[in-house]
Amino acid sequence: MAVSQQYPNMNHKRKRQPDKPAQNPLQAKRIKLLETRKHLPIWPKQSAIHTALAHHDVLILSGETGSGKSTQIPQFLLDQPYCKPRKGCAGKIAVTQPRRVAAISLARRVAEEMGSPLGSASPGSRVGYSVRFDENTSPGTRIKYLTEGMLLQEILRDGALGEYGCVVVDEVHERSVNVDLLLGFLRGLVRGKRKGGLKVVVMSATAEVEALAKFFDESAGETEAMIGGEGEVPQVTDESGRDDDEVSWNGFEDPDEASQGTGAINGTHNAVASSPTQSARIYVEGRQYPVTTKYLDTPADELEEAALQRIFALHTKEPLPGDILVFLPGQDRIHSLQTLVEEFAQSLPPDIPKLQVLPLFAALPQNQQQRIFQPAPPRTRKVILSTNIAETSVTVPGVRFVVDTGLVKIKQFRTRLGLESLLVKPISRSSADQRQGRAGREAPGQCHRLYTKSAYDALESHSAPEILRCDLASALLTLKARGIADPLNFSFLTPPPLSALQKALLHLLHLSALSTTGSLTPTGRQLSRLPLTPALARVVLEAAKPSLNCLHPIIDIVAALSVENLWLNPDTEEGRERAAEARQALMSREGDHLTLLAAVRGYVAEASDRRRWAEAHMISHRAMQSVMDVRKQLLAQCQRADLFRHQDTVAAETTSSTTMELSQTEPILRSLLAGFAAHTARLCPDGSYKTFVGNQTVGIHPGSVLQGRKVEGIVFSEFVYTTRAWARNVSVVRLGWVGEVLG
Ligand SMILES: Nc1ncnc2c1ncn2[C@@H]1O[C@H](COP(=O)(O)OP(=O)(O)OP(=O)(O)O)[C@@H](O)[C@H]1O
Repeated sequence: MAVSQQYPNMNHKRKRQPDKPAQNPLQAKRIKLLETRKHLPIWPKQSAIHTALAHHDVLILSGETGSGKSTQIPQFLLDQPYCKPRKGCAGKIAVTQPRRVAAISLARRVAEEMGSPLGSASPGSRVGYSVRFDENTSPGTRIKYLTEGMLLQEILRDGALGEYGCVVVDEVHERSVNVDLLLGFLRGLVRGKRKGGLKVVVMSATAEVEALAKFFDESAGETEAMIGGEGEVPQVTDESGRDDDEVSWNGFEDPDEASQGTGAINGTHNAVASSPTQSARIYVEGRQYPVTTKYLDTPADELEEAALQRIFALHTKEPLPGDILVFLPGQDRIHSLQTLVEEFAQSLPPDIPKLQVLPLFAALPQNQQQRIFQPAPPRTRKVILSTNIAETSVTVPGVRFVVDTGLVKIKQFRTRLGLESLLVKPISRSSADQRQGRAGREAPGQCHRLYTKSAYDALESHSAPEILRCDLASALLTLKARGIADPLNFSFLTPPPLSALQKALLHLLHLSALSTTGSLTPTGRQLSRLPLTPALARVVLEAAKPSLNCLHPIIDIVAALSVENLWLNPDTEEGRERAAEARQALMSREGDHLTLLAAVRGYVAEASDRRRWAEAHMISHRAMQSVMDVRKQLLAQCQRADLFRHQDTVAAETTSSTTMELSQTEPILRSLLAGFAAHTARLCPDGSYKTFVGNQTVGIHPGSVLQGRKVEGIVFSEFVYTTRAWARNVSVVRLGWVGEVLG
């Protein structure tokens, strides 16, 4: 199809100003990028995509990395009838991403390609994004890139997603819990024939096409609930009648009630039989530039050493431009490789270009994450050391070389023990291909796999869906809060084991999020609106009670718990002694939570040089910056949820840690107990600790300030397995308090 046919608005502008496009930098860039776009493998597929969606509600689109799916599909669909505003539907396009770094960078790129300002920069901007704590859209936004979690949040406000004419679910192969939940909701909407119709495009480089098609097409004689069908799109209101984004509710007081109205999603009342909607499938062949893949002949003994060697081989042999993107299994490995590369770079002769090392991991503050997209200074090569957050969807300009360690760090939840382990595991072949796909996006590239070809062949083809290996409490709360009366019968693409679902339901019951009949309580509803795990959200709610009045310190503690590696861990005995000394003033006899509070308070109180303060206390300044970010956002969320109503604000920012400890220790510890009652243990005569629930033996983690101490009872916010079961982030509690909570 001719470009003029597809972008009438664009041509209209060009006709009016035939000689002047270069005067407007946005338009000049758009015209330049249009030429690049036309060479993308997906470009010739436009009419096939239009035809498919004209006849089907669901399109499953697979294609190679870099073929143009994430950036082009929304632009192809923009002028289609289903993306026009109409009654009951604003006709916008939502494009979901597993991670915020991808959502932001894609929105920026697509805005450039469309010659539009980004987000709130102008009321007329047509492209925006929405990630946790950062909504950057305008009244004119037509295409919105957002994380899966944010779209789930929108479902909470409007179960029919009336804002959108089309939802594009990208990178489905990552199979995060959130994407699985979204697919279930979208399936319900499409099959329930939402008023005004809804188109769904499911995309991935390596989608499990058959499984997805079966999921959307299978009728099995079941009934689908009406979602905003026949009637109106469910009202956006909240109990207090406030028009507030974060706290608005879709109008259901409780799921049982919800299932009797038109807004029910999976309820049995008012359900209508739907005709099966067959999905369409399109495969986009080819990628724009070739990538040469190299393997090791023999397995590497030492991973960082192998990565270091490869980085320097590339740096000394390959001409500029050509940045290097290295995939590593976690923040700790990133930091140690960063130190090695920076040390090594010092020894380079002056005629070799410089190196700029940039880390990238989820806990890094957003502004620091975005640095990877800036061009390197002259005569400098960027080396980006990343976890798998740069694995999908992102194009890092300048990258020609990928170095892949073949490892990833994942969380694995053991349902029976309620225990989480962080494991470093080999990636799947599909992940390896995604990593490889980050090269060859602007020019031919190379991928250096730090493992052998036979190791690659032996990898699992796909990563196991997260829903099979995570704590399901958050997922269940998400479902319950969105009107799913019976989550056990929700349409899961991969149903999790029944035992895991039951355990999560029980956990929600203990948190008072559910009643004994399984319906969502007002507390559960409040928990679902906070961007925290149900347990931490419960701690926050408890702290907001007038009787405890300790919301400010609890927010500080929760923010500090949100980052990994706040405390620097020296690897020499002497360094460790120095660290212990440096932290002495912050340590609380009550345990890690109050110690974290003292650290946050000390940092906040430092007026002159916070970096120096952090260094002097052997605290990571970067981690503390993230804590400040989360703290600010949590404060805003709690304010919006009106949780400060009963708080004594004098106690807030100004109180020093010492005064705070004396006056608020008990309320803080009692608040923690409300969320972590199941994570409590008592001291046994043999000196070990045994959990109250499950009678598990648990050790106090070596990193805890309580290590080696014998106290009558402990509460811990993390239960992890490494060499054995450890309680991490531990505080002292009285047995009487535990008894009160556990009954
Ligand atoms: N920020 C950017 N800077 C430069 N080029 C970009 C940028 N984003 C996209 N591109 C170009 O557009 C091409 C298509 O990117 P797109 O993300 O749409 O592909 P994709 O098929 O979704 O790939 P993947 O599945 O690997 O994310 C890239 O290969 C690159 O050439």
